[in-house]
Amino acid sequence: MITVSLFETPLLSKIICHPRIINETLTTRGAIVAESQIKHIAVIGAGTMGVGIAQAFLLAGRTVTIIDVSAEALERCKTQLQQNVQSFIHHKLTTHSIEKVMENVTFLQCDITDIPLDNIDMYVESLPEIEELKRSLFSQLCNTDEHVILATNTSSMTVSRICNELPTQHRMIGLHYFNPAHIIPAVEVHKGPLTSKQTIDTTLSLMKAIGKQPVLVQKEVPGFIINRLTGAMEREIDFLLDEGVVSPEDLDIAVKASYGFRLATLGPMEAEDMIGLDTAARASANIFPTLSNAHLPSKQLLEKVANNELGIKSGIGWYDYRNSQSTEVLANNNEKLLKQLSLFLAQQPQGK
Ligand SMILES: NC(=O)c1ccc[n+]([C@@H]2O[C@H](COP(=O)([O-])OP(=O)(O)OC[C@H]3O[C@@H](n4cnc5c(N)ncnc54)[C@H](O)[C@@H]3O)[C@@H](O)[C@H]2O)c1
Repeated sequence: MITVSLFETPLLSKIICHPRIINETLTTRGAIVAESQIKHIAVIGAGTMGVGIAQAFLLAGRTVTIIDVSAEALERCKTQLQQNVQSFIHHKLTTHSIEKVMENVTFLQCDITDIPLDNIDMYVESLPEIEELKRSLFSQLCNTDEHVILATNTSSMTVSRICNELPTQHRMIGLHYFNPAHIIPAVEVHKGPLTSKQTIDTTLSLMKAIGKQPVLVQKEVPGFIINRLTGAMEREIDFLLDEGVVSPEDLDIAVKASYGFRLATLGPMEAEDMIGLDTAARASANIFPTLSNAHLPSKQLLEKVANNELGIKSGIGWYDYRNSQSTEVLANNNEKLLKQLSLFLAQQPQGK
């Protein structure tokens, strides 16, 4: 375990000896347990996704250890977590206080080779999308107790690609969150061929218990459901831009004011029922042969990446953000999404 100058800070004092880790989480030994017994979760990777993944568990009263190799990432995560919880309080999306939430979270600086293996009921891996890194972590986690669920937030890889030769495959599951993970309700739950029914059932119940909307992916497929849909749309967007059919700005307006506007209320299947399946079939037959089947991203996109025009994080992408702080832009986006979340939750049938 790495010990650094952070040691003297209040953050590190929590890192060293968190009483809850020691006293409360010697839960169960043996088989996968009920969701209510999953009390202590380790989120590995305190980056873009880790902070939002941790928040939902914390707001549901669970204890979380957030682990990262970078002290800077942990500090950023702590600040972001406080801001995100504050925004939930502001929108009346939680009754927890910031103090209560921060009491239940520990920030631990260590590399994946030093991950604590005891007193944790579930690990949610959110490391960079690098196969070797994820495989290496899950190899270490083979030494955890039999009741521990091992989850990955990979956005593209199947569970069997990450752990095909490990003896823990029955406890391995995919939990694909969406950015910003503290706001977007859905989580795709995907399994490998050897994931046990108990692991799947407990994970689905747990996601519901912490206020997420889990969707079970029935078969292994790279990118699962939503990244395949967005991938198909991205490919067509690339084509429309490269062909000069529409400008990036008008494309956003068209999507937000039509397809996107409808999607939050009516899913594609519900919309097709409204349109009429006969009409949808005729339109598809006309349009499908003309759609892009490109295997590479568009010229415009690749040029932008080569010029370091990466979007909000580099100050410029399809839009120019150089007159604003990236944190301001993201906070502004989150604010709009939180209003949408309040409406979305109000429309959910009771008990969902
Ligand atoms: N960013 C998204 O929009 C998004 C959406 C859904 C899923 N995902 C998936 O979530 C995962 C994480 O993505 P992200 O965008 O949060 O990445 P990120 O780069 O923001 O965060 C990854 C964190 O892992 C830490 N890390 C790297 N190597 C480590 C090591 N050896 N030991 C401990 N910590 C280490 C880094 O310091 C960093 O803080 C990826 O699998 C990604 O595909 C991302």
